[in-house]
Amino acid sequence: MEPIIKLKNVKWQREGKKILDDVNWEVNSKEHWAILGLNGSGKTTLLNMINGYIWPSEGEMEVLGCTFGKTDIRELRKRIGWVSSSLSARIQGTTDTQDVVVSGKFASVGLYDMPTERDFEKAFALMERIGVRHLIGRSYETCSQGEQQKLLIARGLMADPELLILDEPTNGLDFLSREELMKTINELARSEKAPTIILVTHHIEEILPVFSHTLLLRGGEVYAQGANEDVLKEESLSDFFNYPVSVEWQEGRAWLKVK
Ligand SMILES: Nc1ncnc2c1ncn2[C@@H]1O[C@H](COP(=O)(O)OP(=O)(O)OP(=O)(O)O)[C@@H](O)[C@H]1O
Repeated sequence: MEPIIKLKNVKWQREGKKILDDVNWEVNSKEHWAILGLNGSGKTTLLNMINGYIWPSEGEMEVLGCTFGKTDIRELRKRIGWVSSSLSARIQGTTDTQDVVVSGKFASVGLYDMPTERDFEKAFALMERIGVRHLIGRSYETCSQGEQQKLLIARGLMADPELLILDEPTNGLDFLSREELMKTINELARSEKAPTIILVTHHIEEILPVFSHTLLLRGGEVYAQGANEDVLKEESLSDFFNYPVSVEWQEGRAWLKVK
């Protein structure tokens, strides 16, 4: 079976600086991955590349069986759902929640196309699945940040993506809302027809067991990648952060403490 994402010796340079350097990474079907890295480590650059907004300066890249350079990127993008804070910032606050969700079908931020009744039925079903059906009829700006994130995930699922990218979805959430959102993501990831999910996070404890693999990025390079139990280790994480940390495992989740 072909990999969902495959990067071979990928480099990206700007102003003489290597932003991504020699990245080799493979995500296979039925795997959900977390990406972890400090600010400026290249996470957003990598996501922009997967979505075809930027191209490798060197190296080879394949996403959902499409080889970059031989594929229509706009068609590929329709198969990828992307939830990020920059998307949230572009949504007009007065938009009704169901319109936010339905707009995911057209990959547009506002609603410019005419959705059908079936589109709305699908949006309502997704809102139910993600636990925000009670928000139908409300405007986006009146929803809490946690609710807004869930709406964006429902929006991201509207076009039945094969790959769903969640870029720091818990940003700005209090710890209870964060746990609730993580639970929702966990259920989604475990469901039978789940897309492959890539979760970008700054918080190791957000890597729930359903995210079986982690990619550690540092300074644009892959520091480590693989199964969580191999990657999220005290010694390697202390070296990764260049700071002594201890790791405690609880119910399949690694919790980090500074030593
Ligand atoms: N278009 C560009 N031109 C020059 N430098 C860039 C460009 N895009 C990104 N960079 C630089 O590349 C590095 C990686 O940026 P990137 O946004 O990918 O990091 P990140 O891991 O997503 O960080 P954060 O956690 O803060 O979101 C940063 O030093 C950034 O300034």
